[in-house]
Amino acid sequence: MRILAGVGYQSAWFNMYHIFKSRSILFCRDSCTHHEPLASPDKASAPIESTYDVWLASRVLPTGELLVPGAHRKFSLVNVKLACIILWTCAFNFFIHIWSLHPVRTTLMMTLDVVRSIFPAFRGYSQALIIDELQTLITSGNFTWSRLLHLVASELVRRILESLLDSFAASNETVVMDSAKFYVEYVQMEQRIRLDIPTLSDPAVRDLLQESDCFVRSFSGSGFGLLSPLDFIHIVSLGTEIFFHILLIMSLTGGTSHYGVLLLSIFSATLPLFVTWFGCPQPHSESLYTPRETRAADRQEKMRNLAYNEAHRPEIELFGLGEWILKTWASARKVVLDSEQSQQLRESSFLSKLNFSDFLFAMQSIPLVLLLQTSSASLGSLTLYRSSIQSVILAARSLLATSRMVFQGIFFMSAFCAGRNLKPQLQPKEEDTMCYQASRTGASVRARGLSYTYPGCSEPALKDVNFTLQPGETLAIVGYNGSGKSTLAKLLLRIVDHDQGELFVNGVDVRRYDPWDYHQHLTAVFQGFSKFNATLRENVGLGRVEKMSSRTSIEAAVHLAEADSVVTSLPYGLRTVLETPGFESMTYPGCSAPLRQHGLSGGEWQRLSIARAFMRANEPQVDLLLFDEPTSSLDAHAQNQIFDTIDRISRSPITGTRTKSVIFITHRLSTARRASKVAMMENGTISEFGTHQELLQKDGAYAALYRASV
Ligand SMILES: Nc1ncnc2c1ncn2[C@@H]1O[C@H](COP(=O)(O)OP(=O)(O)OP(=O)(O)O)[C@@H](O)[C@H]1O
Repeated sequence: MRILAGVGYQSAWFNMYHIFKSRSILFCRDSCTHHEPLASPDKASAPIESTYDVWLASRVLPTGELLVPGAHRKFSLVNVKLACIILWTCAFNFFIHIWSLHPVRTTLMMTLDVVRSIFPAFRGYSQALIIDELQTLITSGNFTWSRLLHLVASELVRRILESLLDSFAASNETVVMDSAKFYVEYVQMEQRIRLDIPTLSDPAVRDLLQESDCFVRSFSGSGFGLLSPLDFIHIVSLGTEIFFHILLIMSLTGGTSHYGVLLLSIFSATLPLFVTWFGCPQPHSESLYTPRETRAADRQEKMRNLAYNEAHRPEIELFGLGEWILKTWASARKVVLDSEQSQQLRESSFLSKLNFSDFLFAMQSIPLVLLLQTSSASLGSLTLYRSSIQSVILAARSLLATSRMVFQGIFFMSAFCAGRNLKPQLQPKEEDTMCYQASRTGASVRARGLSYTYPGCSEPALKDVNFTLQPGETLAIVGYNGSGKSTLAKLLLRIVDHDQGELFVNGVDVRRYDPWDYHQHLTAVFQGFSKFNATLRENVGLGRVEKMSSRTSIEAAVHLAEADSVVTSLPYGLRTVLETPGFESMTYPGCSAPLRQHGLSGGEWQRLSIARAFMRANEPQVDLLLFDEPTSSLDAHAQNQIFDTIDRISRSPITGTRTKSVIFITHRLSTARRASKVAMMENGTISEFGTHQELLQKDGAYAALYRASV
């Protein structure tokens, strides 16, 4: 391991590294365009090749534990080396990209930052000149007001020019920072939208995205106390400021006769830095985030949410959860407060409490006294010396703090850059991708030995599922609770990917379809469908965004779902904003809360979810309709109406022949009779498959369930 050997981590590192590598996270090496899985665990000599690898390495503690997302990296040699790799592999590209957003302004910003850092030294020099001039005027006995006024006026002009430059620099910086902020937020948002459920449910990906979020938030000044990532420029300007002050000090104390004075000055100026460095523990050390404290912080937040979220209020009252919430919150809060307290105690160590300032102040006076002995020392030069020493101390402190923050920011930046190379797991390789060819007679589905285990579970939710659906057929999936019906629906809809077996739709392995393309050819209602805190029109129109502005399309979908009465009963019709439980709609300052809010019953919401699916069900390219318990909240009459509509939609209006295949999951076995085929599910597999009559004659599990339900 080329770099690993360099960074010198122990075997624990290797263990963690391979645990992660063995996960089938689809990451792209930083330079490639397709996804390619990380090396398998047996490739023990795999070098750190990607930004992701470096990010991962920075999270692994020598004990083998992982830092919690957002925790600060220790300032160690290993991490410095990793930071250098990040700077080399991604930071440079990142800054080039930011620079290219506003090349002129960004160059100007950097130049002005450096130029402005010379000002303090220049200011001190100019003031020293005034003092010297004043001293000469007074001691020579030739005092004239005009000379003094001239000096003061020139100082005033200098200050005005400096302020003008400062305000121009600030407004220029705002433009640069705003565009950088927009860029990183956009990338982050795009990344979230692009990634699919299997990728997002991976714990490593979740941690990566969380640290990437920290990086993005730091652009708005809220990245856990981080300064903006562009503060690396600040480091340069602080360095320049220190350099010019030191130049001034050297000019005042230079020469062989003042050699000792110069050394003493440097020593007295740098001592406070060492005191700060060794005396105060670094803030945000990773010890703050022990697993116990993290769990407590998490529990504390959950309890707070329970207490504040209106959606939970009825059950909190009904089950008398108030006291339990308070007690759980209090115990978790105490753990968090204790941890903060011990952190503060560590920070207020003996050394940091020793008040060195007076001592250092006295030390800085020694070179001053020595300077006074020389004949060349003027009042101005002494004042300049004093202010320069103070400025060096302040700038060096600021440099230290900024460097620490930038150091942490580098690791968060690596998460951001690695996140950009994340590839959705369901996305096929470009060379394997097949275009979905919609069938005019409905989709055919063939499943062979399908198995699926949810991430983190030991037992498969689906095992060895086999069935075939011919074009235009209707399949009813029935079975006991937890038997895997919805999981099978998710597999068919390509929301998740099967672990074993094969799934062919229209004769093509579904893994070869681009999920986006595949989804264009089907429509569905989920068991836990979404209730959007939006207008009724939007709630329905989201089923086909292109037609959201078409009132006719929305009304047609609403009509198909038998939801016309829902619309007419609402005070603002389609424009009524639908209230969703527990959703606090965001209002910006100056805007009042939406007035057109209105709640709906469970059945009414369900009709809208069906209407949403119907927005695209009629489209000719859609050849598969999938409904997961679409009528569970509807009365028997409405249920029959909806199933009649589904049947109508799946046929050609002219010939009456079937043009779409339909799969529906139901607990109401009376509706299963309508289907061409019935799949009875038990313990994650299809135990019986056939027509309603065939299964009744078989007198097995389906027949028993049917008899129980009617
Ligand atoms: N997100 C998840 N993570 C882990 N396990 C899950 C998840 N969702 C479902 N399961 C488990 O998978 C199994 C199948 O669940 P599924 O939702 O497919 O059942 P179902 O037949 O649709 O049930 P129901 O009739 O109650 O809707 C269950 O044992 C369930 O606990």
